[in-house]
Amino acid sequence: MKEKGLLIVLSGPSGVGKGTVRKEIFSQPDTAFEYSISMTTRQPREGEVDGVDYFFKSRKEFESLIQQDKLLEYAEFVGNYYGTPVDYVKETLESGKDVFLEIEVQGARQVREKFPDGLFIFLVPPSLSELKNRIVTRGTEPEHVINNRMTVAKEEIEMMNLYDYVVENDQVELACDRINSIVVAEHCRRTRVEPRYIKMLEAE
Ligand SMILES: Nc1nc2c(ncn2[C@@H]2O[C@H](COP(=O)(O)OP(=O)(O)O)[C@@H](O)[C@H]2O)c(=O)[nH]1
Ligand SMILES: Nc1ncnc2c1ncn2[C@@H]1O[C@H](COP(=O)(O)OP(=O)(O)O)[C@@H](O)[C@H]1O
Repeated sequence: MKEKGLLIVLSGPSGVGKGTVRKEIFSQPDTAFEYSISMTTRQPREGEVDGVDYFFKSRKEFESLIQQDKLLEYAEFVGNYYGTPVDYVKETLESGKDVFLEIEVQGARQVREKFPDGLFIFLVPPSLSELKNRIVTRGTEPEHVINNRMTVAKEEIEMMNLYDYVVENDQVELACDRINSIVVAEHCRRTRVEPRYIKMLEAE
């Protein structure tokens, strides 16, 4: 019987670099896990594409998905809903592939209840001032939203002990290497063969 995939959850305060690190990991040819695209009621930022960055929904549509039990978890974060489509995650894990979620802490807690075997990683900034600097430099949010996100960030960082691993994002490449190493180690710990190795065997 095929082994189920590993559910990998990455959280961290707004502006720490989750999206940057995730995009870098998924641009590496060796990456064998699948990214679960979230649903959100937030307005798309410039350059964001529906179905690529998020599935952008109205509040009414999102609430209907909640009613229909279509979300593995969901949370309200600084005035908008965010949630993970349940079918995609379950089907992909069943097919033996690892799934990568990038979600905030309230959602991660719900996932932990449903998937206690998941791998939970928390990304931290080198300092709070550097966090603020990154979110300001990104330039995607007005000042009052940045201030709200900074308040939430402090609360989120206090939750990092609920995670299996805390990874510092000082440099993007180093943070990616750390995350990849943790995933490989987790596969070895569970005495599961790394997806990279299976791919190689299948290719021969
Ligand atoms: N609970 C939950 N949080 C999510 C989901 N998708 C994204 N988030 C989190 O929602 C927060 C806000 O996301 P976003 O508005 O894109 O801002 P950014 O992470 O600062 O770029 C971040 O912490 C995301 O990781 C999801 O499906 N569920
Ligand atoms: N290691 C890093 N060093 C310096 N800047 C970074 C680093 N990682 C990300 N950034 C920058 O910080 C800002 C926030 O990153 P982003 O990936 O959008 O964060 P998040 O998804 O956690 O909100 C972006 O402008 C990004 O280019």
